[in-house]
Order: sequence, then structure tokens, then C-alpha cells
Amino acid sequence: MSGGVGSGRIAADRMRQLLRTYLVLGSPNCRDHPLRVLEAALDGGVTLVQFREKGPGALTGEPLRALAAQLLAACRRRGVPFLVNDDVELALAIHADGVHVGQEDEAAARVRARIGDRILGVSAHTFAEAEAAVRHGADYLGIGPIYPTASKADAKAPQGPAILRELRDRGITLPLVGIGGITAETAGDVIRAGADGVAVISAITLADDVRQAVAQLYATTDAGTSTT
Ligand SMILES: Cc1ncc(COP(=O)(O)OP(=O)(O)O)c(N)n1
Ligand SMILES: Cc1ncsc1CCOP(=O)(O)O
Ligand SMILES: [Mg+2]
Repeated sequence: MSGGVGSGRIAADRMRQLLRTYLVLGSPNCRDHPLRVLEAALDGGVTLVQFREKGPGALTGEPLRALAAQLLAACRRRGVPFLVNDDVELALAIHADGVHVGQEDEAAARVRARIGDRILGVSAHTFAEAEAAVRHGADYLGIGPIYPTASKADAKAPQGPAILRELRDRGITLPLVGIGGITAETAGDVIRAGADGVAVISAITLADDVRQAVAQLYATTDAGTSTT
């Protein structure tokens, strides 16, 4: 594996660092070519990238694979790990650093068995889902939507940062990232509620200045406020 991940399962402390400013993107989210958006985001300091090719006009087949490989190569040049959303086949085919799956996707335990030590992120909306994902081999949990989002058509109701505090208070110690409608204005509240970082689509991909948007998010997610 590459992208600064190393051999064996990723350590929790390293995972927390990677979650700090986590870009999720696909071509439907970008006004410019996704590679240009990604390069600017890497310049701004994104710490982890997820390829999520979903929504109107999403690529399929060879164009999908070619874009994934292109984005992965850009991340490798900067040492930033690259995960694939939902599509375990694609992740394995391009030798991605990991996979993110939700509750309606392939079961986390089965994904873990297929991807070995690569990073596994799992979405959770409740304590029961979070606790099961921990048992099934997740390296981190994606919690959201925290705020209303226009980037996911089938998003559940926003829960606010309180869901993060609830999970911490009930004993979830796995690295957590908040997602859904997060901006530089709200990222600090998400971190203070117990997240190790913020996962963001539109506040980065639709920004007039992508590099600066990432730098602002990075600054507002100043480390050390999370873990339990
Ligand atoms: C970091 C992160 N957290 C949550 C999600 C959402 O995953 P899921 O519920 O499977 O929804 P889709 O993204 O597949 O539409 C995510 N992608 N990333
Ligand atoms: C993929 C996903 N999962 C929960 S909310 C969301 C979309 C986040 O996008 P945005 O940062 O634009 O609200
Ligand atoms: Mg999914």
C-alpha cells in the first residue's frame, strides 16, 4: 500500500490525523475537471481523499476507472491516501488505499475480508450501527449528515454535532469524521463535539478558490480536541 499508510492495519492515531480535512469528490460535484479540483485541494492541504462518483452524469465503466486511476496517481504523488466509495471491485483494481461503505452497501465484515489491511471507513447514524461497525473491522466511522446537504440525494435527516458527542459519551473511541453540510464556519463545532476531522464535498469542490477553502478548513480543525 502507498499514500503514507504503510503495512498492517492503520494505527488509530494515524487515522485521526488523516481524517482532519477529508475531501470526498466525484465529477458530478465539480465545476472544473475533478483532477484540477483535486490538485488545488492537495495544494491546500487535504489529508485524505475519497472518490465518490455518484449523482447526475456520474461516470461508469472505463471512463470511471480511468478517472479513479488519474485521481489516485495525483494523491500518490503527494502521499495522501485515496479511498473509493462503495465500489470494492474498483478499489482493488486500482490498488486504492481503502474503501468507504455505508449501511446499504456491501457488509463491512465482508469488505474487511476482501480488502485485507487497507483502510475501511463505515457510515453510522446510531450507536448500534457504530458499535457494529467497530466489531466488523472499521478503521474509522463517517457520521452524518451533521447539517443539511445538497450533495447526497438520499441523505438521512441531519442530526447536528450532538450525535458525535453521544457516540463519544457512550464509549465509541474509534476515529470519527463528521460529514454533511460542513463549512469552515461549522467545522470547529464538529471537532469540539468529538470528531477527529471533517469530510467535505461542496465547501471544497464548489469553492471559488479551492486551495484557500481547504486551507481554511484545515486551520479550523486544529488538532487535539477529539479522541474520546
Ligand atoms: C466519510 C464518509 N462518511 C459517510 C459517507 C456516506 O456513505 P453512504 O451512507 O454509503 O452514502 P454514499 O456516500 O455511498 O451515498 C461517505 N461517503 N463518506
Ligand atoms: C456523502 C454524504 N454522506 C452524508 S452527507 C454526504 C454529503 C456531504 O456533502 P457536502 O459536504 O456537500 O454536504
Ligand atoms: Mg455508500
